[in-house]
Amino acid sequence: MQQILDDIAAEMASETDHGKVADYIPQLAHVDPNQFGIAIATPDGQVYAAGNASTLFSIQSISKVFTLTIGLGKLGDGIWTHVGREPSGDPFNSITVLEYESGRPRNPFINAGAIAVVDAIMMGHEPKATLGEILRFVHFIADDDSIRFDHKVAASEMQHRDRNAALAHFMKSFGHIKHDVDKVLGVYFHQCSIAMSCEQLARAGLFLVSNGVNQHTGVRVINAQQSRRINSLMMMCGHYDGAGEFAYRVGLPGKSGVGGGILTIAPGKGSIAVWSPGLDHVGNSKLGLKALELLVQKTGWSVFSN
Ligand SMILES: NC(=O)CC[C@H](N)C(=O)O
Repeated sequence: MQQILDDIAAEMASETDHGKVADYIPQLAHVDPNQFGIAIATPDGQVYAAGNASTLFSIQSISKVFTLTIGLGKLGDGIWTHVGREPSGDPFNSITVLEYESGRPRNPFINAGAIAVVDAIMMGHEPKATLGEILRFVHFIADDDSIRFDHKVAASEMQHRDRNAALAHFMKSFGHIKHDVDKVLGVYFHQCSIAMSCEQLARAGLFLVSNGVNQHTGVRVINAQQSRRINSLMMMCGHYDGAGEFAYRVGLPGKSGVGGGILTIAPGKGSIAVWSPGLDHVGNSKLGLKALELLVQKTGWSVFSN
């Protein structure tokens, strides 16, 4: 496994087209695009890593997997009154389908859906309480209390919140958001700002590898059915309008973020985190996708083969 990761990191180092770093969040525009990291955590507790796998980056939309997990834990199937579970085929920040579907977001991984999940898990609490809950949850699943919000990134997003604010107000006009919009957005931007390394992120995904249990620590995070369902949603919706391409090239559940990270789950085998800040035209990590495609070729890991 270590050899495979070293080979992939070497191959990525020779790539010249890294894609384009997200600059609509000014704080992310400063990140050096010439970085690549990969880590795999396996159920026996091993972590294999190569490249810049211990460098912290903004997990952005990957956090939507964690808040969905919290939402499923708190509300069970009740979460589906707040958000749907169909792929959108649209960009992550699109508003179009929201109008056709009376303000109910299609799935928890597009921005509108993730904002609705935040509203659902707030349950009348102030942002601070919900943020504490989210961070504690991430500490718990990653087995690492050092993980923090990046307040500069969150503030940068709050300052440039117009598009996400439009989505939230639009949903609120249909009664799908209950709390004050700026409070909900404050929580949403902080969850997106969480800074993690590939190694930490790979560990955090382990519960989705083994039916809701982190086998190494023995801790159950969520029940087996919920774990399977989160993986299905990651497969169908985790890459927005690039989900078909990801399923075609990688064939595993995955969730991307505009910070350039991708968390990918190989059920029963391992939790894989890749990071390279340059994005493709739909906002998914360009080298991250390439690296995962190579990994699947080299390991045969895919939910579509055995
Ligand atoms: N795709 C993403 O990672 C988008 C998340 C980002 N925080 C936003 O709201 O625009």
